Amino acid sequence: MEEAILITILTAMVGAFALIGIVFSYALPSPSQPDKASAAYYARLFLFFLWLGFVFLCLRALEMQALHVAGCNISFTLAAYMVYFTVVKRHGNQPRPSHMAWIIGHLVTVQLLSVLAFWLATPFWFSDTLLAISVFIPQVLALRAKYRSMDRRNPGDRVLCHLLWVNIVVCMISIPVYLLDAVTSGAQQMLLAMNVVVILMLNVMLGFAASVIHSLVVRLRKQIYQDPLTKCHNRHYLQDYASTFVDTMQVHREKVCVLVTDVDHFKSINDRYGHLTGDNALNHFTYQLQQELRDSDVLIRWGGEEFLVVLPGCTIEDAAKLAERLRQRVALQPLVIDTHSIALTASFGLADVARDCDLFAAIDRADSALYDAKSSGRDKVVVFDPNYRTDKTMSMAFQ
Ligand SMILES: Nc1nc2c(ncn2[C@@H]2O[C@H](COP(=O)(O)OP(=O)(O)OP(=O)(O)O)[C@@H](O)[C@H]2O)c(=O)[nH]1
Repeated sequence: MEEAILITILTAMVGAFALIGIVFSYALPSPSQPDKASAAYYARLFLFFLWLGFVFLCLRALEMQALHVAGCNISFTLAAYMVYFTVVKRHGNQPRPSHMAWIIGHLVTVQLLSVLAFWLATPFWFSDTLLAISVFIPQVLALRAKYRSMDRRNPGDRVLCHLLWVNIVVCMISIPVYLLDAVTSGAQQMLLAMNVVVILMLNVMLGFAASVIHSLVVRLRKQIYQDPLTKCHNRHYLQDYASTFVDTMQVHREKVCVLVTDVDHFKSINDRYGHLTGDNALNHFTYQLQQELRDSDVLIRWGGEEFLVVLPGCTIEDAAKLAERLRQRVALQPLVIDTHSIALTASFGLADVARDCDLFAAIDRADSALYDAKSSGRDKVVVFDPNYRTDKTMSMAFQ
């Protein structure tokens, strides 16, 4: 009678834990790709089957052997396979058909052997060993799938991987405890089983959450700092990263230049060919810039059809040569759409981050040099000259 009460309390506690995990999984952000999104569904099934396996396990202490045998091994094995499916789906993959055939064969074999063991009245160690082998296989498969698809730079993925290892170790430690009869009373066995089940649930759910949340943070960070049209950086990137980076360059007395560029008469492209072609022209323009820039140069969409390039480790003379190459490249590479060839030109304003001005002041200077390039005919590079400059008209025309 006392054991029946204990079992009721423990199954209710494990059930509540599984339920919390299931509710928690609904709060996790769902990936847009349906295959990836279905990973959460398998994680929930894992919690359910683990709880079910625990209920069947407890029935052993109540001398309900037939039910215990019928459900215990198959539920735990199914739970372990749900971890495998969670990992596979998390990466947007499909289990191979050959794997599915193997999984079904495995489940049928486990069930047949369990029933056979009950029928032949084999001792408990036989079904416990069967359970150990049975849950070990899917967990190793899950770990293998994880190692194959994981992004090793993603800490969330690494956490999930480590926690899958912890699960294997916990199973490998706990099963010999049963086999060696280290815990003898039914109550001890149930408490041990509860601890193991709760650790497994926690590990999988925490690992899964870490992986999902980290992917989301990476996606958000990309969206925050990336211009959706041209895929180059946006103003947020400049404010949060580039300015600190330039400060560090200045501390190390490295030269930094800024180049502001703007497509000439862009409004007329929009008006003549439509906004979509205007968008294509912007992509074409950034592509041409990127072809000439180094990996260390930072290309930022400053707004509309205006772009900013931060050029670290570059003297004003080298930056002026680069700007001239960019200007020529843009002018020589028209945008071709169907049979139309749309000629593009751009104007460039250049300034260096000097001792007396920080990055934003330099951008201001480059911007006013750009204004000069525009007002003096466009398709030009103008370098801001701090020695002579008193107003906008005194910028030095590079050409
Ligand atoms: N297609 C498209 N157009 C944009 C985008 N952002 C800004 N524009 C357009 O860019 C045009 C900019 O026009 P203006 O500021 O007059 O400049 P402009 O015609 O290039 O003239 P100048 O700069 O003086 O040579 C406006 O018509 C904006 O609507 C965009 O993302 N896509």
